[in-house]
Amino acid sequence: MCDGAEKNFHGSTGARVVRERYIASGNGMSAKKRISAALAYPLVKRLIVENLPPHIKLYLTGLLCSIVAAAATGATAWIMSVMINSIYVERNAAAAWGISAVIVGIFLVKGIADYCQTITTGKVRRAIVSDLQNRQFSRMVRFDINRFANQHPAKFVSKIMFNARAGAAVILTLTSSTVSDVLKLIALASVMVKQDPMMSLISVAVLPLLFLSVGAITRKLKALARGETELAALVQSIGTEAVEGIRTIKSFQLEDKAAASFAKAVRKMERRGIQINRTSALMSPLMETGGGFIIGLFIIYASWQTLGNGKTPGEFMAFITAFMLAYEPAKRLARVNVDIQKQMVAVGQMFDLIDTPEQRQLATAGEHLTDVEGGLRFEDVAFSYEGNSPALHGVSFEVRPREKLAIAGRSGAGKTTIVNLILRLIEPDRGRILLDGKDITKISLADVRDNIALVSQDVFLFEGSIRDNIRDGRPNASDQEIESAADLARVTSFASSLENGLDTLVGPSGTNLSGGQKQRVAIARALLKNAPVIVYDEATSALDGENERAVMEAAFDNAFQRTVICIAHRLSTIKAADRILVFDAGMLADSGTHDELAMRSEIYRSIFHLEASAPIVEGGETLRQSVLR
Ligand SMILES: Nc1ncnc2c1ncn2[C@@H]1O[C@H](COP(=O)(O)OP(=O)(O)OP(=O)(O)O)[C@@H](O)[C@H]1O
Repeated sequence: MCDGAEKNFHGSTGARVVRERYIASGNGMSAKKRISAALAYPLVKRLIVENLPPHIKLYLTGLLCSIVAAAATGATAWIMSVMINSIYVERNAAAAWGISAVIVGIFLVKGIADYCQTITTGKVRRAIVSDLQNRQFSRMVRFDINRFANQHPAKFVSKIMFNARAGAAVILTLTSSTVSDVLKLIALASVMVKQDPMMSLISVAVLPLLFLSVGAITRKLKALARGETELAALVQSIGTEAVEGIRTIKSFQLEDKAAASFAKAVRKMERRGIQINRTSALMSPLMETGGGFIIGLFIIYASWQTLGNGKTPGEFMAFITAFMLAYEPAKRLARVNVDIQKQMVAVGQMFDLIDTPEQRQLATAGEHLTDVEGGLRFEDVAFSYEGNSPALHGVSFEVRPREKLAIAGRSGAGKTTIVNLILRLIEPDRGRILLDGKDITKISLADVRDNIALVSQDVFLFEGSIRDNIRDGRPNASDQEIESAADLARVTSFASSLENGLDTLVGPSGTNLSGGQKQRVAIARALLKNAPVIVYDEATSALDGENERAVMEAAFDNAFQRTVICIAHRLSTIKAADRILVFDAGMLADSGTHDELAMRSEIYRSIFHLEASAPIVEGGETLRQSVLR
């Protein structure tokens, strides 16, 4: 994705609009709608069906361990009746040895089964989290660029991480912890029913009352959880913003302001966390009271049965042990819905993200180009960013193949918008753009981008060496071709003084290089691409005069067989172009050579502070400009 274009999309409402349009089109449902739809059953089903099968072997191993652990739990309760009746009722001391050995065996089996189950579930969870993170990320980088509007990049990444963890939690809660708890309950219920069917029935009858009261808590939690992901993403984006802008923060002494806005977001998050915690904690008193009520009831009933109706103390003990052991899994099961609902909000957002149509789908559709000459034509092109007044009002111009064209204009005149349109990062509201006479909307997106190389003002470099970054322009280029591009872009002149030359690591986002050095690497990358059209969008703004002249002379040299479009604010950069287009407030105000424009265009003169009557020196600068330079 090109950074230069990206910068222009922050601050618009495009993403929301795209998303709303998408939802309106019926292709996707909003997170809110998804969640409320029948307890999100279709969403849960999709989550499991799409993500569990690749890890089915591991999952089934875990399930087997759960079955063993559940059987061992049931056996723990059952052995109580044998122990009490044999040792204490029948007073058979010798039985103690055998029973102790069995108890050790049961606990050993249960321990091993629990261990294996934890290990396998952990592996499945990690694998699903990674899958979901990768799926979301690989979709995100293919989004239409408008989808990034109004969003801090860190927010996207934070949401991706959060959503993936939530998705894995839902899958494993339902298919692993819940299944394991249900298995344990079945084993324990069998012991209870065997010892006392009547009392078992009473215990089960109380449970629905508990589930009903839990329902109210679930609804409240769902509402609270909705804002939690947003707040987490906000904290992340404020933090990242501060790190990115640390030099500005320090130079303006804004540390307190930055810390205060971070603290405010963290505080909000803390409050939301406390609310969620408090609501979710309400479960405990409800469950404890319910459990105590059943045990109290059972003690009265059991004493009556044991003392009057010939029940053995062993049966009483086994029942109460089974009941106590069943209490924890039952409590967890009662709150499954609560836990799931908290996560489903994030899962809904994750599917919204995954379902967003990717612009890449357009990549293969459309005509394919061969032997592109690099001629471009704008025919009455108009474009407005969402909710804003038009950035371009019906612009028409032509760039001949191999022409060296410069675009000048005041800030906000629409220059970068033209670049975004050429690269099809945005589509015109009206009019057409033709590449070699073909409407670019009819050409496959991949072919359009293959034939246009962009160097933007805000350079983006990947962590890696200078050579790796240049190679991104054409991955199959030879080392020699990389070195020639590096020479042309004046990379060699600084890389040769570095210990590792072109193999020097640039650091995260190129932080080990200066702004001008990064721009030179980006220019080399674009040159290596060998595209018939090369666009420089403020690409030399950070270069010193000497390097800039060298780079632009090479670009504007007629021997350089490419169409060059160069946007610049510096007169020294554009004056050597064959032709200069002057833009003003989204309209093409004039076009011509530097000398012609300096003579006749008021706007052109005002952009470069040229004096109307000043004599023009060689190369088209005023005498004053020439002296100042
Ligand atoms: N993402 C966006 N959302 C809304 N309006 C935008 C967006 N990007 C640009 N604009 C508006 O569109 C107009 C043209 O912007 P553009 O970036 O094309 O200007 P420019 O000539 O390249 O400016 P500069 O020289 O400062 O880079 C401006 O009025 C700007 O405010």
